[in-house]
Amino acid sequence: MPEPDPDLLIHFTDVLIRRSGVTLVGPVSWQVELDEKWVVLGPNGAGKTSLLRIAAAEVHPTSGTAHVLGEVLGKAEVAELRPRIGLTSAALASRIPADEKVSDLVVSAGYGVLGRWREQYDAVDTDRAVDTLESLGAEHLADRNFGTLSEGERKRVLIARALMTDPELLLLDEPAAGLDLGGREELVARLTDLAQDPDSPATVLVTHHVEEIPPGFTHCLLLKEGGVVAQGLLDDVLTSQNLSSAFSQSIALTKDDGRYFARRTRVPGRHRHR
Ligand SMILES: Nc1ncnc2c1ncn2[C@@H]1O[C@H](COP(=O)(O)OP(=O)(O)OP(=O)(O)O)[C@@H](O)[C@H]1O
Repeated sequence: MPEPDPDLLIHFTDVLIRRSGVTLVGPVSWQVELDEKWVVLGPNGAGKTSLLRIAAAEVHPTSGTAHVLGEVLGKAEVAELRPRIGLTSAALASRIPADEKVSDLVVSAGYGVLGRWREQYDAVDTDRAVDTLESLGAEHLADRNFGTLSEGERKRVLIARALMTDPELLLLDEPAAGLDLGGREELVARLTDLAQDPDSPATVLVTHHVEEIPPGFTHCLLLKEGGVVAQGLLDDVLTSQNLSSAFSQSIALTKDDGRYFARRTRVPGRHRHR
């Protein structure tokens, strides 16, 4: 078994998940270092969420070795790892009661629970909750119930909650899913600020869309059908050729002002009026 390297927050060696005889993802070998911001990109069903769930210490690999924050999954106490990881996902969002007050939702993350469970929190915690909400442009939502927020507001509140514990690793599973153009752009702007903050944690963002990659992200892991198409520095991995391979179509990629844009190139002979 490989020795844990203290500079590697995620260190997967030939990690693979199999369910009912079917391989969902893997084998994947992947390393995330302290100051890196990764995008995990790929089509539906490529295995992105499965891989992220290992990084979140939610599932163990069927085979291979997964070190997360220097601990070997399967040996480490998962309960000790979780507070060191900030996670947002649709699964987590679905567990939040509609009448949960936003400020309680954020402050309770520091105690590893969902929702307010103490009558009193320390002033330092409530101040930090306000600060993290503010950093996501969501401080005005503190007294609202979670169920009354728009999708974009929910996403920002959930990221604030994930940051509340000052995590060493931030995992964002499709944070822009379901947002309209304005909501997406607002979120990308907030994530750009976060990525460019030298104190921000190592981050992994899962998405299907290159348009959602915030400037400042450094690396990309491109998946297809559970396997790795390419991984490494963002600009090296994000090429028309690699995207065409991952999405099984001819994709043209452009970059403008630090943002990526992708479209399918027209197949000659198609769309012609007879
Ligand atoms: N518990 C399970 N049992 C069987 N198959 C599963 C299970 N969980 C996921 N899968 C399958 O594994 C594959 C990878 O799923 P995963 O959710 O990791 O992909 P994804 O890249 O995140 O997809 P999407 O972009 O659609 O969210 C899919 O084909 C999915 O149907």
